[in-house]
Amino acid sequence: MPQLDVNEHELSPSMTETSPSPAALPLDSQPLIDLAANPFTLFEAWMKEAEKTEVNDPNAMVLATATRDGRPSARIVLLKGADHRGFVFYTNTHSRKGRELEENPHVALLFHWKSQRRQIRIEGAVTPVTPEEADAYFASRSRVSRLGAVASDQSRPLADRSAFEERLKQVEETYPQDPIPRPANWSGYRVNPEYFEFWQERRFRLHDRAVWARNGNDWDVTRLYP
Ligand SMILES: Cc1cc2nc3c(=O)[nH]c(=O)nc-3n(C[C@H](O)[C@H](O)[C@H](O)COP(=O)(O)O)c2cc1C
Ligand SMILES: Cc1ncc(COP(=O)(O)O)c(C=O)c1O
Repeated sequence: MPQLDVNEHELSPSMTETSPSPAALPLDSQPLIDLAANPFTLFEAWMKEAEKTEVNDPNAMVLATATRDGRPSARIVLLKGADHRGFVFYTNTHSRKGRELEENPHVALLFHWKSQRRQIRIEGAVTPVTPEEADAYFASRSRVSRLGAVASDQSRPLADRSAFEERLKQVEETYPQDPIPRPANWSGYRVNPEYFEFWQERRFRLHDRAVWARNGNDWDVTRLYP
């Protein structure tokens, strides 16, 4: 497909006035998104590039959940596994997100990599990871993170920070040595994607967007207007 050659000199002053700063302009060197790509492979490729350039947490993603009646809420979680089965994160299942997922398994994920000027949107429903997977991931976390997961009633009101610190101390005394058992309410969810949208910034907001929407065992692939 031929690329649109946007020549600044052909644009009206009103368009160039609102154009991004020069620092934001190495933008049309990117090829257009390859619609023949497999969305999981493309995700992996973009993540690898983000890992090289993000200041921290390239695996941070917005997780949007909603109540049964569709009231949304969003927060960041870390992606801890990605393959053809889906996208995995770990959390306290009694947290606000956990309670919403219990009512409504449909979620949206959003990656935004400023350094790459890219975003990826993913939508689908969650299923719990297996207890074995959750055990293995829990065991890989640092000791204090594991103690914290036991001590924290995530998203519940905390009257006083010292109450949490006291609990943490008690948990530490209960488990002076490893292993620390994974709490029954700390586990992972796998988002099985029904929809991917890859977005690449281009100059003058003439971005490139490509969608993979699941259709049975296949994907319907389309470009979107920016
Ligand atoms: C960079 C970053 C990564 C985070 N990763 C996680 C995570 O993987 N799991 C988690 O439960 N909370 C994570 N949090 C905290 C959540 O954003 C949130 O505060 C917490 O899960 C409670 O959300 P909830 O009340 O909506 O359930 C992270 C926060 C940030 C800023
Ligand atoms: C409360 C909480 N749980 C889980 C995580 C996931 O990361 P990790 O397992 O690497 O601690 C984070 C990361 O910030 C977090 O804040």
